[in-house]
Amino acid sequence: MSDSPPPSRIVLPQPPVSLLDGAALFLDFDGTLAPIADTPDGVAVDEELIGLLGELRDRLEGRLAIVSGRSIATLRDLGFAGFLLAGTHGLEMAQPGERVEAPPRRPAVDDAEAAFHAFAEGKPGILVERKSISVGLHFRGAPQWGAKAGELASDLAEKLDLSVQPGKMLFELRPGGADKGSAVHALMAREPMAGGRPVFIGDDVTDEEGFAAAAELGGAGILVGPPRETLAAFSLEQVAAVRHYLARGIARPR
Ligand SMILES: O=P(O)(O)OC[C@H]1O[C@H](O[C@H]2O[C@H](CO)[C@@H](O)[C@H](O)[C@H]2O)[C@H](O)[C@@H](O)[C@@H]1O
Repeated sequence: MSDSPPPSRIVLPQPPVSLLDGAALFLDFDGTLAPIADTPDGVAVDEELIGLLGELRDRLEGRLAIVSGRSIATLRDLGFAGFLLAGTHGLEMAQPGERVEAPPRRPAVDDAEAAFHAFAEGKPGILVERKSISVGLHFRGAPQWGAKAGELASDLAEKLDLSVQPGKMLFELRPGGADKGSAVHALMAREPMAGGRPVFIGDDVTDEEGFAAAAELGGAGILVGPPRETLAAFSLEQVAAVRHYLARGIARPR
């Protein structure tokens, strides 16, 4: 039997700021640290956020990681080069300044990308996102194509032996074998995260495995956004509330 609590749809309490004391903090990016934008490229990271996370990481003796569906190359370009990173939903990992541990890009991902481009042809608003070892099909700009995009992703996944990763107005095709939960388990077994109490903050379905892993290891998940079925124990209503919460963690007397 799993140690995880059953999924909850009730309105969750706000996390106490004391949860951050001694935490090993896992932070999702899109929808958690930055508001959702119309396109993947429409997101920027401000200096204030980098400063806030740097201060918190120092206070937590290094126990802070960004765990994102974005590739590590993209996270570094966005400004997170100085942080411990898990990218592509747990398939990639890197310590600051070190090489990325990741499986190679599979030819099947290129085949999926070609099929996504063929689908996007003549459909304004449909966007193909080429990523390091995966590929995304975004329909935020043309939601009427969402169902067809999902069917295409499922068909291609079966044909090409890839996994479908649903997201917010997005279907991604990627190799299986890892998720944000496995990333939490792997990182908790190593320095600098080892020894902390895992706290995972995220907004998306892909963050649920992270919430489950944090709970299994004696910590907790924090859902960002409105109530939904979740394994998180706490919630914060939006990105601004996440930043405020993290800032309170830094301001807390030691
Ligand atoms: O795990 P995350 O850090 O939350 O990353 C998940 C995906 O985020 C990005 O897509 C989402 O955000 C975009 C920008 O706000 C938005 O336009 C899109 O609709 C969302 O699905 C990113 O582009 C993906 O690669 C990530 O997997």
